[in-house]
This record gives sequence, C-alpha cells and structure tokens, in this order.
Amino acid sequence: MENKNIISIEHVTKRYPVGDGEFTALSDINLQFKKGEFSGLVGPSGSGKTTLLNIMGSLDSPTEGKAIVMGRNVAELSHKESAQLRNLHIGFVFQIYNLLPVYTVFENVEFALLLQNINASRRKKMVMDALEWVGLQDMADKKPSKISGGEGQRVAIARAMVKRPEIVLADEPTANLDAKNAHTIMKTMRQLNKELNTTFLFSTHDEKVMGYLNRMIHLEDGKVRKDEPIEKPQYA
Ligand SMILES: Nc1ncnc2c1ncn2[C@@H]1O[C@H](COP(=O)(O)OP(=O)(O)OP(=O)(O)O)[C@@H](O)[C@H]1O
Repeated sequence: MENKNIISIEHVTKRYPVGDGEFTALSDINLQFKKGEFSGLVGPSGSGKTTLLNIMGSLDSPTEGKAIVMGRNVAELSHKESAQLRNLHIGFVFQIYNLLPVYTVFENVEFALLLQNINASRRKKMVMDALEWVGLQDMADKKPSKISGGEGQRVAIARAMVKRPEIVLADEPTANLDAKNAHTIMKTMRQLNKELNTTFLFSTHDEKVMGYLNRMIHLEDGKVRKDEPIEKPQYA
C-alpha cells in the first residue's frame, strides 16, 4: 500500500433529491490520497465537505463516479462488507458519534473493538495504549459527564485510533474547543500520523487545524477550487 493511493475519488458527483428536483452537493470531484497524508477539506458551510467525508468513510455512496477506499469501490460493497471496511480500517472523529454517557471513558473506547474478535486482556491493553496516546490513562473510569469538552474530544480520538486504522476521518474535530485544547488534539493527531503512518483527513473551518495540514483542498459549491500542498505547515 506504501506508494499506492489509499483513497481515490474518481469523477464523484452526489445529488440529493429535494422537493421535485435535486440538489448537487458534489460535482465531478477527483482526488487521490496517499498513505500517511495529513490533509484537510476546507471551504464554506454547505460546500460539500461532510458529504465527501461520508463517501470516503463508506457511510454514503456517490450518485456518479467511484470512491475507491483501500482498493475497494465503496458503491459495490454489501452492507456487511462496508461495515467491515469501517470496523477494521477507518476511524471516525465525527460529532454525530458522541460519547455514550452511561459508559466510562474506557468502555467508550473499547466499543470500537467489540466487533472484532479480540480477547479481553488484549482489548484492555489496546484501550489503555490508546488512552495513553491522548494523555487520558488516568481518566479511564470516569463517565463522559465528568470530563471536559477537550478531554471528551481526546477520548473520541482514542476511540478512532484504538484499532490502529489505516485512515482517520475527522469532521470539524476542534468545533467547540478553546484554542489550547484545539492545539493539543491537533498535536496528538499529528504525532500519531508520524508514529503510525495513519492517513488523516479533516474537514474544517478552523484556521488552527489548517495550520497543521500538509495539504489543503478547497471546496466551493461542491467543486474542488484549489488543491494546495503545504511545504511548511504553520504549527507542525
Ligand atoms: N441528505 C441531504 N439531503 C439534501 N441535501 C443535503 C443532504 N445532505 C447534505 N445536503 C446539502 O448538501 C450540501 C453540502 O452539505 P455538507 O454537509 O457536505 O457541507 P459542509 O461543507 O460539510 O458544510 P458544514 O461546514 O456546514 O458542515 C449542503 O447544501 C447541504 O444542505
């Protein structure tokens, strides 16, 4: 996989039915991502960032074109196969996957492993390693209501990373965080990107997030306006 594209988006168009007509959220998008990239989709609200992340995460399919993720065309996968692709290879840091309030931090992270056949002691080690990556090993037994927003977002990163996925998709990961926490979680993800060669792809409006990216893809009205490599990110 080293030099091959881990994600390839080929002529992807996405239309949603609205009333009697349809709305084009993505229009003929072509993008390739290599393993280990740390890149982001940026653009105004409604430009199609989340729609594109959903397609890359095999949560949605294109109306036209192909999304090839780790060599698999997501539109051709059965329900079970796309669930498997997500469970084994893709970590999500999405607002809609908030932490489950009745479970502890440990259990929230462990959930990502329960669909895999991993014994309890190995799971425990993996969860504690993931909590250590984000600096929360001492908070394993707390409930989400007893930790801060920034810590909660770090738990979400641990949950996305615990299975050591090849790809992490993060939709506005710093939303609702103050500057200090935003920098902490971005530094954590950059570190994991370097250490584990995990491919990260963000959707963001946040200048702080942009300051860490090695590549910035500007979306506007569902089209790629600019695809910009960044030699020297501001913070990285
Ligand atoms: N299920 C849907 N049905 C109809 N229109 C939709 C649907 N999902 C998204 N859209 C529309 O597609 C466009 C792109 O939405 P998307 O959420 O991808 O934008 P975004 O760039 O992520 O915006 P934001 O930064 O506000 O999250 C928007 O105009 C949105 O209203």
